[in-house]
Amino acid sequence: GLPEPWTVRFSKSKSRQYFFNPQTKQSQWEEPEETDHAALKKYLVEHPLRVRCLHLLIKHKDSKRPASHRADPITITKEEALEELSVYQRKIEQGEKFEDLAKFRSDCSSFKRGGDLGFFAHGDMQPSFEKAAFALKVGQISGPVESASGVHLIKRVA
Ligand SMILES: N=C(N)NCCC[C@H](NC(=O)[C@@H]1CCC/C1=C\[C@H](COP(=O)(O)O)NC(=O)[C@@H](N)Cc1ccccc1)C(N)=O
Repeated sequence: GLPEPWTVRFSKSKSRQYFFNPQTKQSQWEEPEETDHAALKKYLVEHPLRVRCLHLLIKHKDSKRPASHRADPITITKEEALEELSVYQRKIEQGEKFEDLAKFRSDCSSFKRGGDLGFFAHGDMQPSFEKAAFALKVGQISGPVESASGVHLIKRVA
């Protein structure tokens, strides 16, 4: 939808999209001339600039920071963490609320908000997490996603 070589990016400071021309290094708020508005809108649905997700993190003994707000020390193996995550995956498929399960079990500080990470853009999260999150449609839940933090279930909410 954009005339070459323009690209669309997200400004975190202004919390809005802007247009950048990598050749001229020019950036601007308004769409460049000859932008096909409808095509750009469609493109942005398929390639969101930021997404909002909930996640449920289960850490294991090889996690980069094997500690969390949860009392018991983290001694389970990655295989055991994946096994436990599949139990939560089944509970979600059986209709239990993602937020409730994240509050109960997640090893991430976002557990307080039902696993809500808020909006994030490309580059904010670890690559494996970002890849999985941006591949989800709104409302969709991922399979098990591994990162240096542990193993995650991700639900895209916006
Ligand atoms: N909104 C952002 N930009 N926040 C920075 C995210 C940093 C990013 N984090 C991750 O990629 C993983 C995936 C999701 C959570 C997460 C890891 C850890 C748990 O793992 P650990 O670091 O103990 O190994 N939780 C966090 O970071 C939390 N502050 C996420 C969060 C919590 C409450 C509100 C917003 C975000 C990274 N580059 O490490």
